[in-house]
Amino acid sequence: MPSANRDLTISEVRLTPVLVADPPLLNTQGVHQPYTPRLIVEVVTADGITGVGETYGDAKYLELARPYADRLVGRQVSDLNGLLTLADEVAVDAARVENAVDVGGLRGIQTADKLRLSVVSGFEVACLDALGKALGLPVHALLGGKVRDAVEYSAYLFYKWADHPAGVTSEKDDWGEAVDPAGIVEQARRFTERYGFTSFKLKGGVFPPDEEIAAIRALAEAFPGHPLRLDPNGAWSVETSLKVAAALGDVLEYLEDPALGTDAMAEVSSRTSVPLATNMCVTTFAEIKEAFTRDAVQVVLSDHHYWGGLRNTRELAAICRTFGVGVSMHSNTHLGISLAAMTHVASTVPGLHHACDSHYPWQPEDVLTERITFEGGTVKVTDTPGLGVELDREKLAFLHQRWLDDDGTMRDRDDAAAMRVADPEWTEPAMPRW
Ligand SMILES: O=C([O-])C(=O)C[C@H](O)[C@@H](O)C(=O)[O-]
Ligand SMILES: [Mg+2]
Repeated sequence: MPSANRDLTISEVRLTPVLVADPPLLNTQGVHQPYTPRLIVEVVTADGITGVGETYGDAKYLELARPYADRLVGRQVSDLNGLLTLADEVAVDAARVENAVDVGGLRGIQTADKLRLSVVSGFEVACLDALGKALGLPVHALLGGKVRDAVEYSAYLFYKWADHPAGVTSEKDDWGEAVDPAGIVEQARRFTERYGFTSFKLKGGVFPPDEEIAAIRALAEAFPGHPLRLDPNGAWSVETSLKVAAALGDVLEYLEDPALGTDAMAEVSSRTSVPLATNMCVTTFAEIKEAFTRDAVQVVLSDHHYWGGLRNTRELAAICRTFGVGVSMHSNTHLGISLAAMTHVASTVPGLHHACDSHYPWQPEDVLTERITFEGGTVKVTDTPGLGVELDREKLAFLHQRWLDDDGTMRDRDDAAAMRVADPEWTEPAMPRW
């Protein structure tokens, strides 16, 4: 029973890296590996309450998460602001951050601060889960309360192969191949049948722009009036971006990161009326001022993982609101713990005008006793204390064993390396690609 006399002291922190099956989804850097790393965080209080969180599981995050976890023992799960100050005390290996674009995750420049925030987010979610369970309150209540009962997600469409390259250990998925407009429309139909999604995002930057324009046109014809987005992860020049904007302006809800960086985005933005969204040029608080004052973006896709947690996500949303910039959500490969966290925070953000992205439908594996379901393209906001999810220890152990058994090739996400298995000549494309 929740009680005001609970001992909220953290007595133990458990970190469990896992490898999760991932289909051969294509993006401008390459293709997803058969397995992707995630880190499951468990924070246990002196009273035996366990809170769970999830974040990136690559080695550079594990290296920070381990010393960080050691320092958490003895602190209070309610000390959420302290999580951020504590992170500053954990040294980041300079070799891990080159101020270059984090190509694997396709989420902008990699900095020491962002690495730290990406680690903190998993712990913040675990602390909120534990605190909510102790107080008998859902996480959304700890964030000030939900302003909607369900959160809308979009169908995240990918060009994909039917299978990972021959000879590679992988799990078979049931989505089939999608490498042309007909394949993308078919994939979108299955997304609507299975989950009821009504808006669609296509991951672009894979084929020459004319082919991707044709795919969006085919979607517009198959799903008239439905919101559509195209995201080439900065693979186009300013001129190509403008050409695509002109060709698709009548059907696009927004263009996402057509060109790389604030300069290029500001120029595209000044020459088209198609709204621009980003999860690549505004990825830290420090990047906001320039991008907003130059009107480089009209929608920011937040992501609690690299913005430093659910409370920072709300701060970002407040800044966006102040500047009249829309807000929605970006997603990398994730499991149900993160989907629950995303849904709680999204339920508290006023004026969330765009459906959020989620990779969850691409992940048949999870560490929860019950998968989170989409109905009518939405996830219902739970009022169960904490996140409202339960860890399945057997599934967690199975996915952890896969991580232990791996020889190291899958423990770090590398889409270009995965592409080289099929095409040994492949190198990370120079940007802009078209
Ligand atoms: O820009 C985006 O929306 C992403 O980078 C989302 C994902 O990372 C996606 O591109 C992927 O995993 O291939
Ligand atoms: Mg994007």
